[in-house]
Amino acid sequence: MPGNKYNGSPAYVPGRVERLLRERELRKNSRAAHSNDAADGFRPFEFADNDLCLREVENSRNSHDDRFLEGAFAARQIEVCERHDGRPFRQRLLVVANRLPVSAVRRGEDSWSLEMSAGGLVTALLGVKGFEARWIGWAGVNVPDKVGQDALTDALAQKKCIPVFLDEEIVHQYYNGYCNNILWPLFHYLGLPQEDRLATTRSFQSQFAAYKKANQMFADVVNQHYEEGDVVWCHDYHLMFLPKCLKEYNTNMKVGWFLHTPFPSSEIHRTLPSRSELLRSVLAADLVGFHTYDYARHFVSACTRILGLEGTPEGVEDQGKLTRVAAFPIGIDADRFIRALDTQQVQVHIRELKERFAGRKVMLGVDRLDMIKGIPQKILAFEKFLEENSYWHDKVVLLQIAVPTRTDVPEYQKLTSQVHEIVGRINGRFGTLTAVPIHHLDRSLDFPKLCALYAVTDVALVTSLRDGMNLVSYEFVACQDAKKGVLILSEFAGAAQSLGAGAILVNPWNITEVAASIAQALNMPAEEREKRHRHNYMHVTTHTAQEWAETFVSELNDTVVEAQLRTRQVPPPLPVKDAIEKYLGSNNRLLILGFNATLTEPADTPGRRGDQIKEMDLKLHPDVKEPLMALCGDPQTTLVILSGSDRAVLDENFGEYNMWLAAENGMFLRLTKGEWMTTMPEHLNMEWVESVKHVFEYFTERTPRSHFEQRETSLVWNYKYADIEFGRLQARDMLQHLWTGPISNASVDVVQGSRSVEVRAVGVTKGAAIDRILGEIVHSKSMTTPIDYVLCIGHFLGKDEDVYTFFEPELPTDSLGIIRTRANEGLKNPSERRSSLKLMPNKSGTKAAPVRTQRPSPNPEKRSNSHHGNRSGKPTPPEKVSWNVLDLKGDNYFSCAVGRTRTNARYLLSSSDDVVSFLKDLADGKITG
Ligand SMILES: O=P(O)(O)OC[C@H]1O[C@H](O[C@H]2O[C@H](CO)[C@@H](O)[C@H](O)[C@H]2O)[C@H](O)[C@@H](O)[C@@H]1O
Ligand SMILES: O=c1ccn([C@@H]2O[C@H](COP(=O)(O)OP(=O)(O)O)[C@@H](O)[C@H]2O)c(=O)[nH]1
Repeated sequence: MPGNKYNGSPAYVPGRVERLLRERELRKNSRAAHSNDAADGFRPFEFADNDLCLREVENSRNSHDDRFLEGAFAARQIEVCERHDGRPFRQRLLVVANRLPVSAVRRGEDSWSLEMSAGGLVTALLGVKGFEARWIGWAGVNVPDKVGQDALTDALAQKKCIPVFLDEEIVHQYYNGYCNNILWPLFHYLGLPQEDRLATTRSFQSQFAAYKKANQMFADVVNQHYEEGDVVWCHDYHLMFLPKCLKEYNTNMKVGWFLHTPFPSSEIHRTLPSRSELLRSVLAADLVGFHTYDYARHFVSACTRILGLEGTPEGVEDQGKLTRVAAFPIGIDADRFIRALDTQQVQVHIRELKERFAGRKVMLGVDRLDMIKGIPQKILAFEKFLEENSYWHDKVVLLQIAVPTRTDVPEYQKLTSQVHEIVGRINGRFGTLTAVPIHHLDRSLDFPKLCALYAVTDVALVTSLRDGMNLVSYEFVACQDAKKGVLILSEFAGAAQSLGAGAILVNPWNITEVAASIAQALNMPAEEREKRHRHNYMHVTTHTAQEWAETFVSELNDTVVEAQLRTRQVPPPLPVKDAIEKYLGSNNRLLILGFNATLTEPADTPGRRGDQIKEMDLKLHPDVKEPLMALCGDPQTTLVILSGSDRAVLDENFGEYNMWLAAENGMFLRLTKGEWMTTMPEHLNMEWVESVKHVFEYFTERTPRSHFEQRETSLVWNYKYADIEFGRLQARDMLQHLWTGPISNASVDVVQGSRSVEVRAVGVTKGAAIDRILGEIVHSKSMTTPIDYVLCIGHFLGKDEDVYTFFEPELPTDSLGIIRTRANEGLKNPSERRSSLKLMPNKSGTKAAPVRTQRPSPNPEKRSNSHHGNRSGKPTPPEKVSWNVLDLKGDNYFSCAVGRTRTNARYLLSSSDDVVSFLKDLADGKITG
């Protein structure tokens, strides 16, 4: 028997939130135990700037081991079991980022010195302790020779870093080009640069090719170092291609991807030429993380709008595979800053700064010299403040630290000159012989100097035009517990979501507003400063980098557990070999095939707003003609196309074959050699049609690119080509209106598809119709032996999946919610219906379904309205089939859903291509696999 729901109910498994809460508790307890150890003079993790904090002091009592031993936490259980020797082990974390935490400087042929890299990503990850971590990345330097590469590899190994060697050309096209000239500005809402088609190095295509190549090089290195059970955490926009490359190596690798920049609105992402490929590659990861809910929302929306995938509160779903998407706001290692303030080195700097700027309020900006940081706008706002507040001219100074970055990219070079020009002008305008209002430094500061600066600052000015998070604002707050200075913070920095309540939030583009905020900050009463600071300080000291990393890794582990649980609920793929063998060994076979998405040409991008005109005109898959012809030419095989489409569509596509066509979900039937007849249940109430049509017309008019189809027994409103979010809202609105109005008392079923709303007369389902269809076939073929093989393949709506269960030889209990219904039993209660279908043993002792088939009683009203009739043109008297029509010998039944994983079918095929290839083998009697 197949391994889906027919196998009984699984043991209790805690839900995701329950598991994550337990994990969080374990972490808290573990941390408490560590802080007790520290109080006893025992420090479980050592931090030293020169050690980059990647090394953890070995500790036999390390509670991380205990976590792995914690039996209740499913992810850990799996980890432990994965080890061949059964011993517990500490999970390794492979951090993969473009930049290593150190940049290498060559001192000789085989000697290197390592310097700390700048930037928020490095700072944040250095704040993470307690993992058995390895950092894989580029050392920021070209090393063409083997001697140099070996020496650098050794030097980096001391710091638990592993280099990826990128040559100059790749760095130019991948890092300067695709990453920093295309993705970076786009993700920060600065748009795409003009493509320079004359210079090959500046074409999107060549830069994207280099980007993919570089990502593959990162993947190669990860793969060399990967050990079973490791967690691989990919970082940032440089490595959007990496999750896909890694999963290609090993589908079992646990892969997380985190974006440190904003993810822009899907309207912005849409402009990127490689938009779909990048999204798909990221979706290969198990968990995708962003700093804020907004970025996560934008990403999901890009996947729905651009790729046509399903966005759920959990993430993005593609053919049953879920990529979890969530927000994980980063933090800093606040303690490191707080501790530093007490060091002698920092205290000396603080004294110097206080002396140097005595009598003046200090305003501070610390940014990489990047256009996203809004440095020109900040300085212009400061100028406006000086213009409007002459009192402050000699009483305030703005210290702007502008750390040089990406200096090979022309846009960054232009920015440097622009900033110098503005600073020079303002200093010329407001400076005196002894003092200037702006101190601008084009360089980075070491950690003690930076801490001292943060500590003496009265007002920090963070005016990023867009910023993933902005850790400078966090660091400033951490160093301000004595002074309680004011933070002016751009509302476009991710940090505005967390520090928004304590900071003065500004729109950095509004120079007047920023100037006014400077005045407000400088004049703020101590009590208000204190209150605001408390709020921010609490946040910064509790939402740390450590917390961030632990949460991410814990969710990544859990996502994999969740995926395994989900996979168990997904039916297995169609056992092609078995299905063909059983087909060949049978004498009277019935094949029921759907049409749309089962036998049609695959759409370019399924689910996406594609070429509406082309797609709406359903066309048979070009390769299916031959096998179909062969199958329906076999006298031992009966082929039925069972579709929601109307008669004309089936006529057009299948007219030339010798088969049965069942249109409108089986309400109309014909042998291709004969005429259409109706199989509709008698007294089908269709009085609701006009009022529902009125509603459908209304919504079609108001929902661009939606359309509706009127069929004999149903009305379908389809919004597949409309804006997906708007379509969903409209559908909700429509349903609400229908339920309370036109169909409140009507005898109809409403069937919600993923992008459609269908209203049908009660009893119109494929499962209900198949009973009558079968009766007609048995009668027409004058069958004398039972059908001993049924294959039913389709991409059917949930409601129509009753056709799969109709043939189940051993139906489970009613708890499944699916009942083998017969439309003409519509008025009976479920228990009666079930009992009327009790399975009876046949001669061979196996079970067979007695189709007490009543030949279709044509609906006279319908027949007079149509040109079609049944073969005799007369109503056929009801007639019972007295022998067992079906004898499936238990297992000669294959129900198979196409491209759906939540299904009642026993098996799956993923696309119409797979269906076609299977039908080819079936027709050829070719047993493969
Ligand atoms: O490595 P570079 O090209 O020199 O750039 C430095 C880093 O800049 C970006 O930092 C971001 O990460 C921070 C931490 O999450 C966040 O606070 C900030 O808003 C971002 O801009 C970039 O994302 C990193 O990859 C770079 O290393
Ligand atoms: O001279 C400097 C100035 C800044 N930084 C660090 O650079 C990081 C900047 O991170 P942020 O998130 O603010 O922005 P990013 O530069 O990553 O975009 C902060 O941790 C700063 O401490 C530094 O190492 N040296």
